[in-house]
Amino acid sequence: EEQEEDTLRELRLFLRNVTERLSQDKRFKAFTKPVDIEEVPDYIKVIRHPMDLSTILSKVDLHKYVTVREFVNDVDLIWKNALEYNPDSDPSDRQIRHRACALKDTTHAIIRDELDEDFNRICEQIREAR
Ligand SMILES: O=C(C1CCC1)N1C[C@@H]2C[C@H]3C[C@@H](O)[C@@H](O)[C@]2(C1)O3
Repeated sequence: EEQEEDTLRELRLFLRNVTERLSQDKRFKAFTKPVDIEEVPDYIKVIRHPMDLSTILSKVDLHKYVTVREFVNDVDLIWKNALEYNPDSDPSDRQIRHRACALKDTTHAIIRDELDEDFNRICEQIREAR
């Protein structure tokens, strides 16, 4: 009903704000766009579910998220893919993994600090009812 659409509109505003803050953070520049398959042809063979912050922002606008949990699952794909594809000891892989861990910790801290528990429960109940 209308109250549900009001809730989902507020969810989208929150998710856009979090996504934009992450995208503006210089540490996370490598996570802002899809990995270039021309530049890295074997990437899609290794990483079955690519994800990036621009794709997440598009999914917000396509109403793909009804809960913060679904959004966080996509952010988790970003950093888990980065850890998996860049496992080596060389400095460039280590820098990517450090930034991947920062993306994980920053996202979870924002959610912990800024997501209201009651609002989250209402979103989860909308998802269960659909
Ligand atoms: O995993 C990633 C991104 C970093 C976080 C997402 N890439 C795979 C390639 C390996 C490494 C060096 C470049 O070849 C560059 O193309 C990539 C992009 O970084």
